[in-house]
Amino acid sequence: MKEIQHIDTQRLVLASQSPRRKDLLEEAGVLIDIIPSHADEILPEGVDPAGCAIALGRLKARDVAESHPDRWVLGADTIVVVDDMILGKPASGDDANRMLRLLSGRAHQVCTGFCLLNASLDREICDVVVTDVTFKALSEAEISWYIDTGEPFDKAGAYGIQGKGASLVREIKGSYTNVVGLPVCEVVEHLKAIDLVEFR
Ligand SMILES: Cc1cn([C@H]2C[C@H](O)[C@@H](COP(=O)(O)OP(=O)(O)OP(=O)(O)O)O2)c(=O)[nH]c1=O
Repeated sequence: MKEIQHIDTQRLVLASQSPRRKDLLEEAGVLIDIIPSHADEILPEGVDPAGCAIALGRLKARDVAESHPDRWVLGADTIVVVDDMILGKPASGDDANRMLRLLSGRAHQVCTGFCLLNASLDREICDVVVTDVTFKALSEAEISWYIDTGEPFDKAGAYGIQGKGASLVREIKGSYTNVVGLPVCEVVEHLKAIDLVEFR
């Protein structure tokens, strides 16, 4: 059977508590150890949204690399951008309602910034992928129903395209896995470039 082979006997360290990132990498055949970052996610000032997503991904990777300097560490951050406004995770039901109203009936961008780093090799590779997502127009009843599912609360922009949130999405242009939390194609390309995995 054709599969991804790990050249290095070391597994990749995923600096994330996100079950989505774990599943996406494991489904792609990438072997990982999970060591979540506890760094405070503070948005840098004067940086565009794509740069913010990279900066937060780098922050998480660096935080975990401090205690695992000999490993390749992957940190990532997903944000939703509408009208140059960055939407992270909603703080409350009202906040989720505000975000979903903002997204209703129009297009927005989902940016996932990620950073692969190995401290002892002094190597750091950062990248960002942007996906355009268009929501259908949402009624107040649909927004309330969706908030009541509980899905919005641990997700940027207050929705999950991989769950019941799929029924809110009219169109997507670009990487689907990027919206779910990690652009698998681009991440695996970088893993190949650093000789951590290859296709055989
Ligand atoms: C837009 C969107 C986001 N998300 C999720 C992906 C991320 O887990 C989350 C954004 O929060 P992040 O801060 O990127 O990640 P996290 O806090 O879940 O995990 P960690 O910081 O430990 O890596 O939103 C979806 O699951 N589906 C979607 O459609």
